[in-house]
Amino acid sequence: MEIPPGLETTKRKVAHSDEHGFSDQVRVPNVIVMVGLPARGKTYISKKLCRYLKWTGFKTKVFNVGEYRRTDANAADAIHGANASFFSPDNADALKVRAESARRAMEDMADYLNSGSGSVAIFDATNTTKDRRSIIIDFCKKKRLRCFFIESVCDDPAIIDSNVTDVKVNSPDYKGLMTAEQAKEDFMNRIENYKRQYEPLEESEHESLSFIKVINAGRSFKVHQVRGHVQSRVVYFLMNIHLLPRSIYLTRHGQSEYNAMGRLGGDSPLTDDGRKYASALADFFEEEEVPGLRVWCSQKVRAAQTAQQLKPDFHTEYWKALDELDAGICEGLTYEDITQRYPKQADDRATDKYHYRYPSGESYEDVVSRLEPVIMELERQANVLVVSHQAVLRCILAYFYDRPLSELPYIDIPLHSLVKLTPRAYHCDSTIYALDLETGEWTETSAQLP
Ligand SMILES: O=c1[nH]cnc2c1c(-c1ccc(Cl)cc1)cn2-c1ccccc1
Repeated sequence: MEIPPGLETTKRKVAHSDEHGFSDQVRVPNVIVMVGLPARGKTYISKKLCRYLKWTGFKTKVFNVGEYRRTDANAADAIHGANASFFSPDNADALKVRAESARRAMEDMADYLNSGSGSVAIFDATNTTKDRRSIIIDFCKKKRLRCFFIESVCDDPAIIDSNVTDVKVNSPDYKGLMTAEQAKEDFMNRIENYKRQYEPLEESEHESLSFIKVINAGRSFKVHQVRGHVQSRVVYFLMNIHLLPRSIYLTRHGQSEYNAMGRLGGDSPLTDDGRKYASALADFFEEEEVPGLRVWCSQKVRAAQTAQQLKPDFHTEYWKALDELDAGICEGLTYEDITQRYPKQADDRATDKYHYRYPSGESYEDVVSRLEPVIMELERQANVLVVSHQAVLRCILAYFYDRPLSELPYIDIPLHSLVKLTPRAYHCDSTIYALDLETGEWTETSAQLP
């Protein structure tokens, strides 16, 4: 059966325009340049920003100069690559190795952007001198790349200490070479070496400087000459993230009548088994005692019936953005119906499940777009339980797990299971609680997903 005209799936190229209305039909590649002393969260920002930009559809890659240096230093002299004296401004040999590592990283970054495979590169290094930054600005001008600086300024000892403890002590620079205490002391000496030559970003240092200064992990900001779509998204993201420890719980609704019949979508109520799950979920959160837990639920009956079993009156919000992917003309059908009635649709979907859009319905890419405000609000919040649907949770998990978008539609989320995510510095701890409906027992499996 042919699809009625105008209902075929289409892929439109949308031109973005910057704040002055200049539409950059041909998107100018962006370089995001980190600035800051060691232990100011530059790699934390780089990785988190890279994950967010990739999830929203920008091909993004981090170029970490430390990783380049470690390969060069291994060639030169492994010991030098590790300890504080390597970073002394008086160590001429080391300065050469460090400058060479930065140059190779910059060349690779330009290749990545100019080869068309990438649209954003994040240059993760200290870049603490005006000289170093003017080299980068000139390099970007020569390569026709837009340049945006993110400087992390932090003088809060508690935040710096948590950084050194969480990530520096386990750094490859120290692995197996010294104890945690020695590593911490050495790292504090490395910071002193950098302080001797640190020149904070200044508006006057270059006429076309665009930057954001993040002060004390986002307690305050200074923003200067933001240009274009990507830079404004970056500023917006940095103003919404925080370091406070918390957990995000994700669950699908309990089994619905349509689930039991193998039918797609719809708005059917829970089955008895679905109600059993909802009641077990309520018991779980009575025992778990999560401080200040907020519940976000879709506006589908099966999800609302699941959330409404939660005993104490949690603060529950209903988001349309959390509704299941709309299967359009396939709503209410079984997969067998679809292969029989719309064989071409079934093939198209199997070929590219992320971009495939149901006629009169949505694609996974459409669901990611409507979930962006949910992700941003999740970044702002503390403990949240999300009661939603398979396709939606695949999109949310792909964000926290940093999964490629092509793999997103295949992330496994069984019914009657609860995922607990605890974001860490560079990864996400996750625990999956699966309910056995017969025994009422939860079985717990933990994983540290990249
Ligand atoms: O400003 C810092 N100074 C020292 N450390 C820091 C930060 C930030 C941070 C920076 C900017 C923003 Cl918008 C949010 C957090 C994160 N971290 C961090 C802490 C522990 C482990 C890994 C990273």
